[in-house]
Amino acid sequence: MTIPLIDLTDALTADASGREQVADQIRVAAETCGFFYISNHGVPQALIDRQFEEAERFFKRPKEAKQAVALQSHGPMRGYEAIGSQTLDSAAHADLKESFQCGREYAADHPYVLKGYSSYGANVWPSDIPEFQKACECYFDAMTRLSGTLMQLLARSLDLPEDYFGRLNACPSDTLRLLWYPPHPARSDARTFGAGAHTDWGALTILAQDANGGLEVQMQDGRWAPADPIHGTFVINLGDMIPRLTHGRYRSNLHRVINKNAEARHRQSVVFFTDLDFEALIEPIAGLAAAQHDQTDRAPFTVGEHMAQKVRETYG
Ligand SMILES: O=C(O)CCC(=O)C(=O)O
Ligand SMILES: [Fe+2]
Repeated sequence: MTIPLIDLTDALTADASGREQVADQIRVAAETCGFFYISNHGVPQALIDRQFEEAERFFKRPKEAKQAVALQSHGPMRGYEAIGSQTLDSAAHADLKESFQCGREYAADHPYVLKGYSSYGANVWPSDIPEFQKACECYFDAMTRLSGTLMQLLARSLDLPEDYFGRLNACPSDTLRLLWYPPHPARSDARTFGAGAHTDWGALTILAQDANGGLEVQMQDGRWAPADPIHGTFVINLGDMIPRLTHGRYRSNLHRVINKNAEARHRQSVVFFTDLDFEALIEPIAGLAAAQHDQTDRAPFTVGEHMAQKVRETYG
């Protein structure tokens, strides 16, 4: 079993039967490995290239310039994080990655901002490179649209109305994360990772990666399979909300990153998380039959509760 590649052409241009066929492929991927590539997704390559160029320019800046927009320990999780800030796998060393996060702008008096929810608030931008902000905003808008399409197809794949997930996303917490991985150190052990093994916390992730490779996905048989870069595609994976919503039918798989680039280059990726509304209640969707081996049993919880727990676990 390898990670499937799904061509979105018929979902974007064809009639209902075209969308149905794409949704069928998503169902198979979601029930088996929880990961798939998408091609012909409608996002211009130039827009993706520009995002990568601007991110690289940002990460190559001096430490002080990056620290000037550092993520604060209180308030929304927006801004720059240095290497070692997060430990995605508690059994491993801290992650060898730098990151920059931004998201939808929420005003200071928005109820979710006042409640201190981690994904809601104002962005922090480096003031002297406006092109960086512009690229992130354009990319964020394109991802918001693509994510909307994918969530519709995901609903259709479960025989639900296409707008089903809208009811869980009245106040979106979408986050864009730019990642910059140093070369894998020569002196390392089996617990050294760019990003330690983890499942994503939300609903659906859209990942663009450079040509280096290094992302690995744990398949059903426990084997780690490389999610090698395929030019012009995104890697899509399902996060923790989905197994619970689908009674264990759809999977949220473990994955990890090791930058083993032979020429000791940095590895770059750009990740868009669709994490849903922090006050949405997550419980099995009424009328959906449980999977035979549903291991997701858990009292209903809100998106925000799950996120807060994950932030505590991985930031120590
Ligand atoms: O950089 C990658 O390829 C994966 C990053 C990732 O898994 C994450 O940020 O959740
Ligand atoms: Fe991830």
